Amino acid sequence: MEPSSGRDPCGTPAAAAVSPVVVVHGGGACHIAKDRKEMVRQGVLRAASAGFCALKAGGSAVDAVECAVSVLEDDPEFNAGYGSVLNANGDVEMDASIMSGKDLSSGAVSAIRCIANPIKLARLVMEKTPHCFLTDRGAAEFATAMGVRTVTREQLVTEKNRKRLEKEKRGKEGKDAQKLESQKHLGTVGAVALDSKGDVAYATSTGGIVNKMVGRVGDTPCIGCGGYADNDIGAISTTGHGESILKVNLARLTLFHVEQGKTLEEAAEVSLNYMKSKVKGLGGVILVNKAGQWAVKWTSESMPWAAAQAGKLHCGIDLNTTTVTDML
Ligand SMILES: NC(=O)C[C@H](N)C(=O)O
Repeated sequence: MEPSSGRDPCGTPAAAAVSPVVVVHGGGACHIAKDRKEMVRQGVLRAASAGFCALKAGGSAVDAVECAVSVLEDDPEFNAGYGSVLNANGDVEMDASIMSGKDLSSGAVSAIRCIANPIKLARLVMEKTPHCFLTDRGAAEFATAMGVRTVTREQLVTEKNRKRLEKEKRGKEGKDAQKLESQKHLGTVGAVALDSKGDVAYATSTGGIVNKMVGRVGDTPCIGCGGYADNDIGAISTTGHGESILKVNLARLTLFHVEQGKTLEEAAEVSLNYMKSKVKGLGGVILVNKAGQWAVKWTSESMPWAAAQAGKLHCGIDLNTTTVTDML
């Protein structure tokens, strides 16, 4: 019963009581090879479960999204943290952002190197500085001052991503150039959550796009593009072609449609279609609101996602592949 445009269901609790929920995505992507599918599926399920455990342990929505995204950053299957794709120089440069819907406090970092969990640094920017966004050297100095765990460059540069970069560089001149263009936007990760107090939050983290220029900043760390959270409307995390997402402010645009009375799913559909028709950009979104409703939607070929709510784990990758299992 899934419509053709790439969506999956909304959880709609009958009672007015808050039903805490965590929804995660593992990035809008082109076709995911069969041998990777199960690992990707397990990855998003693990992240949604970890985020939900954080809520059950009394954590806030911010704790839950940070926890879920950290799990995905640690998983080399996804383009964030340890699985980050490489820039044109063969280095990893990462972007991340986080936001609390309670008071709109936000933290973001870009062009981050040698840190395994950029989302933790983004949270520190939110909570320990008077600013919203630190980049490059300043962000690195702040990380050191905060005692954030660093890793070597080699630990983040995986063989798989080295090959991916080589292929991309070769393909640029070849006939596969167009196909490879759509394959660049892999696996960014994100989470949205609602906690028992009725607060919402989002977190998004990425290695960006393969063969990007050194210093390229995408949508992910930009509040309103890579995500947004406002208790009065909801929380959203986005994925897809960063330049397109930036041009249409995809996260805030989607929430604007919610403010105007659309359901989460309608709003997601309208804004993703707008991005597609206006700038030919593909992507995906996950959303949650304070009523505990949630939605996932994408215009890319696939988008691994999982949601944890009321003892159930929902999960999907492609259209018509949703599974629902009991949470252990
Ligand atoms: N896969 C992605 O979502 C890529 C990310 N939005 C970027 O362009 O940096």
